[in-house]
Amino acid sequence: MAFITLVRMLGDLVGAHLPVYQQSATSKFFTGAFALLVFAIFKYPDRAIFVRPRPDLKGQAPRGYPLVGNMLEIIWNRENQLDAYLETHKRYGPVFTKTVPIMGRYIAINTPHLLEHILKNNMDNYVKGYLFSHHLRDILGHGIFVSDGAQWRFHRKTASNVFTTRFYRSLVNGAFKSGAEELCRVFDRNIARGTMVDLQSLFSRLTLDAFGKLTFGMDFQSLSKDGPNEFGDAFDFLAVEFDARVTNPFWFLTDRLIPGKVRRVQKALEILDSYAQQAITKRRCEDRTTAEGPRTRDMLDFFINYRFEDGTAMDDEALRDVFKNFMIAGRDTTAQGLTWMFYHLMANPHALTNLRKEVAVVMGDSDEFEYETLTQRLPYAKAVFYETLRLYPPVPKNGKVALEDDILPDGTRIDKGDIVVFSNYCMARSTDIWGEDAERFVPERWLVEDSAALSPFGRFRMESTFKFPSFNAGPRICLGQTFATIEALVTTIYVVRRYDFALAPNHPVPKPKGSVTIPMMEELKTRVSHRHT
Ligand code: HEM
Repeated sequence: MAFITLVRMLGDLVGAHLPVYQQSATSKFFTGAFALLVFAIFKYPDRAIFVRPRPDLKGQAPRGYPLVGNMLEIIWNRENQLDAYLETHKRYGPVFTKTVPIMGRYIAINTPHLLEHILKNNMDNYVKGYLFSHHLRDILGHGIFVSDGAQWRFHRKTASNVFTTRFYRSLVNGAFKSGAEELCRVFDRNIARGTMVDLQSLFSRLTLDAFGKLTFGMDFQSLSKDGPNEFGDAFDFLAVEFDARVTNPFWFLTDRLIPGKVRRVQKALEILDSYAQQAITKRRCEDRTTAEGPRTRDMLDFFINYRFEDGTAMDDEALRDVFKNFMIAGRDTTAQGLTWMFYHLMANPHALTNLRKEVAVVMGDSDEFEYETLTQRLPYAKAVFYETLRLYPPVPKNGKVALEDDILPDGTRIDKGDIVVFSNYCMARSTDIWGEDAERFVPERWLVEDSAALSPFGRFRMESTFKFPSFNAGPRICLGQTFATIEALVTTIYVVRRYDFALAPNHPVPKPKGSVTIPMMEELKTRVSHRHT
């Protein structure tokens, strides 16, 4: 109302100078709107509408346009967003700013000590807030990824019950090894047929099957079945959709302009919900006792049995949110970590030779995996995985909303409502952070000499999580870091002992696709063959 009154007043003001025959209500309205537009263009010449100027950040801001700020360039570069982000970072330094209508001001901070401030020292001031709830509420509901405060603490505490050393010990020779065996059967079938495989798709199926089984008791059998994978495809579609929303502030309007788009999103959500509901309904009437005694409690058990202070339990809708949030967390991330790792092993044969050598020295011929061996005695194998996650972090960018004004340790001012973003993909390529060889794949950077170590490659030295935030850092650090690490190592060790891998002839250097995670733009077409030692 106030806006229309303002437009009318401006119309009256400008219209007073027009001849009487031009002074109809409509023409006054349009004249007023035009005057308002001209005024707004002068008021917001280089930034998004309603965003306050920041002359103090002048040298750290790529050129913005009147009213829309940097929105067009962000949408334009969506498919290539990580490299575009990197370019901006190289040109304007580790701290830069952009503005976007509706979302407001973004401030990028790609340095470890600033990240420590946001993710740990003053974390209560930096929340997921509307940045996540506005875009993702219909997809992720009130799950861990979109919650803050008490709701986040509840999810975190309940889920933490699952991730115990006992649980990991049961996985290494259980679900993870049987997943690797199933993968070998797929390789054998393709070798027999003389066909190549897409490792990206196979790893997505592998991690979906393992994660479904271990956390919600669902057996997707997506690896053993050829053909489309309804659940996985719906998931992949929504992951790209998340990202489109984060980069396009008008998604709720543009989605309605693309024929069938809203329906497609709805359909994908229905698929996810129906799988989640099946798992919940089955579990509610299931007896945990099996022929071998009580089944180990999984994540769904912990959430179903949780009682709030008033004695009530979670309803099915809340449980479906848990399912979707954990599926997002556990499936794509590890699958993409494995995909980029195998690409690097094929592109760097010396790394594969070293990995095989280490496995032979530490494990001999044994196919029995031990949790301690995987986490402590195979530093080279772990270094290959972590170096991959450094260069191609499965969550390559992230952001938080400032609840109150703040000053960062380098003196940068943050205003209430600003969105503070960081990209570990960019941090990994910063020579200030990682040295001259920052952009190269060098597993050795994670290793230190240790004469007491079993491995010929010494000992693994973990970096500060603020320098290497691939698993996030601070109190919201990834809950599945160990789970992902041992799943990746069991899979890799099991298959590289048995097979050789070669990229398809003329395979392009893979590029990341625009998504919330970091899938490859194209398939990872690979020829697999039996290894003759
Ligand atoms: C290589 C594999 C993985 C990587 C790189 C990774 C990375 C991350 C990152 C960057 C976050 C922070 C996301 C945010 O701020 O919204 C996160 C959170 C989380 N991850 Fe992972 N993740 C991986 C695998 C897993 C797996 C396998 C699980 C479950 C078994 C898992 C469970 C979670 C959960 C529950 C959170 C939310 C933590 C919280 O907000 O307190 N992740 N992960």
